[in-house]
Amino acid sequence: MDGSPLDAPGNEPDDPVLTVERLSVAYGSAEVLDRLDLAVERGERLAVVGEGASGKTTLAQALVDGISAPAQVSGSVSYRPSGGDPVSVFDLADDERERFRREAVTVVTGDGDGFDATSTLRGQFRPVLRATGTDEARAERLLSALGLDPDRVLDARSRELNAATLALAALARAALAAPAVLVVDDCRAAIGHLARGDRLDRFESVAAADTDADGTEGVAPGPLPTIVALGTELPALAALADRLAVLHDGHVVEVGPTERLLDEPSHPHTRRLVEFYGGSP
Ligand SMILES: Nc1ncnc2c1ncn2[C@@H]1O[C@H](COP(=O)(O)OP(=O)(O)OP(=O)(O)O)[C@@H](O)[C@H]1O
Repeated sequence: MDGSPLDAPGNEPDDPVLTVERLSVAYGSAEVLDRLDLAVERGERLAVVGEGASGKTTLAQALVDGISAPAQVSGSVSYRPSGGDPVSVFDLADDERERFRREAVTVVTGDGDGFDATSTLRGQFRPVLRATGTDEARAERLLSALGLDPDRVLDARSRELNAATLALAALARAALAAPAVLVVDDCRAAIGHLARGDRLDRFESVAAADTDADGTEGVAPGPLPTIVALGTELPALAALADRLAVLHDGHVVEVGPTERLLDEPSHPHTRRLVEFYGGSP
């Protein structure tokens, strides 16, 4: 694999919330990420598009120091809270990591494993409501904003819901803690659903809205969450992203505003990808 340029064109945000520098990950002899650089602008919607097995999940896990398998990891991931000092994600102490994953950068995956099969989702939302000091009405507003029927979803067990609904419910549950960054990995069905109409706008504004003691919404709206969505399906990802990053051969080969990247892809792999999906929508 070739090394990637430190500053891929279009990868110079003004106010990065996450900065990945020279991230390399290998599982044994299999090198998956190779000196990958990526900066995520605060408040943006960034989609990382890559083929199967290109390392998207590995990257998502690295953003929260969550690579659990034996792997050789080098490079850095830095998180910068609004108005605060940067945090080196790989240096988080054990007792800081859980909170970081709940309140700073949260990964939601599409495989439904975030919910167990034995109890209703309402029961599985409760510990998060308690931990975050939020009420069920906020969970209902988040689910509604995502186009779901809150009672139907909360009263169901995971096996009674399809993959898209489960992934969206996981997204709503993750948003209860108002993390600065929501990383949505491999949620193909949910991404298609989110990309339609204004669902993502509505979800983001509810996620950012604060509530006062009697549950009135919108008293002190916080910043919109940053969204990083990783997947294979260019059209749906492009429909919701401000910027696209193309993951190939272990690193980001091209990154830039969605429209520019679709209209004038500069890397051969991006050109192939855009042509495969029939060009700019
Ligand atoms: N725990 C592990 N041990 C060994 N190899 C792994 C492990 N996790 C991932 N890999 C390998 O690393 C490569 C990248 O996997 P990863 O899941 O990060 O890619 P991906 O782009 O998310 O794939 P997909 O789109 O198919 O979900 C694959 O070849 C995979 O087999």
